[in-house]
Amino acid sequence: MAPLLSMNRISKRRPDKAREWLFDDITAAIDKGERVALLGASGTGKSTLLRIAALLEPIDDGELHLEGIAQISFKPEHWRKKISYVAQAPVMLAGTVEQNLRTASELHGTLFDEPLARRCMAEAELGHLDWKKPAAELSGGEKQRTALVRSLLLRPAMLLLDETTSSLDPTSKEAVEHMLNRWAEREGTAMAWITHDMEQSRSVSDQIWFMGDGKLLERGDTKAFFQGPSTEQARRFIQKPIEREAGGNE
Ligand SMILES: Nc1ncnc2c1ncn2[C@@H]1O[C@H](COP(=O)(O)OP(=O)(O)OP(=O)(O)O)[C@@H](O)[C@H]1O
Repeated sequence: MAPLLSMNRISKRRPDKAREWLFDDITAAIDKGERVALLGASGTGKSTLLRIAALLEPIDDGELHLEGIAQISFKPEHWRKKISYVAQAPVMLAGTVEQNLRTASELHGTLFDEPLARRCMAEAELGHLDWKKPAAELSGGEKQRTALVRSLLLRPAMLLLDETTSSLDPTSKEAVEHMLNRWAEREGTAMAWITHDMEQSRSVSDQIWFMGDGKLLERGDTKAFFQGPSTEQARRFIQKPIEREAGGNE
């Protein structure tokens, strides 16, 4: 059976210096239900790669396939119902929390599953939130979790999570990790997380993808990666949390 998402020899030029490659020749695939943590230093192109996978940025070379079907055969909105990108800076739609949560069912033309929405909000530690509140008035962390629940309600086959817990306190962060692990188990949703938090990457992934030097340098089992990465770049990366944090993340 074809993988859920395949990336075949994907290359992208730097948005700021078009003559240089940000990365090139990236080939990787993710199967239904697989959980990947995407690691790499700041500026290596992790967000760009996930945005490409959600058709939010064009590629300069290579091909994407969804369940074996070439990307060119899809309308972007159909692709994005299957592969949903949750941005680091949450985008709230105009209106109330409830209107934001209802977006998925309105897009699909299906009934709003309110019990599921309430359960997800409670699991994300947002059970107390007044759904009549304008979404613009939520805190950064509340927006991040509401945007995440809104994406879950789309029931995508794959979620692309771009530093999804970066504005959260440790308790909420753990709640979101548990919620997403349970969701992946229950729904068979594939997930790719960008994170700068090594503990998080261990607890939310079965596989690590490590980017550096314009390449996908490593791709393999999470435990094996942390026990002994095969490249010097990855070895240095996991040994230097202080420098990584100084890069301005989490
Ligand atoms: N719209 C843009 N205009 C100009 N440069 C951009 C744009 N988007 C990305 N870049 C540049 O491309 C490079 C890769 O950015 P990207 O956000 O994909 O990296 P990243 O690995 O996700 O970084 P971080 O870990 O800091 O979030 C960076 O040097 C960034 O400045």
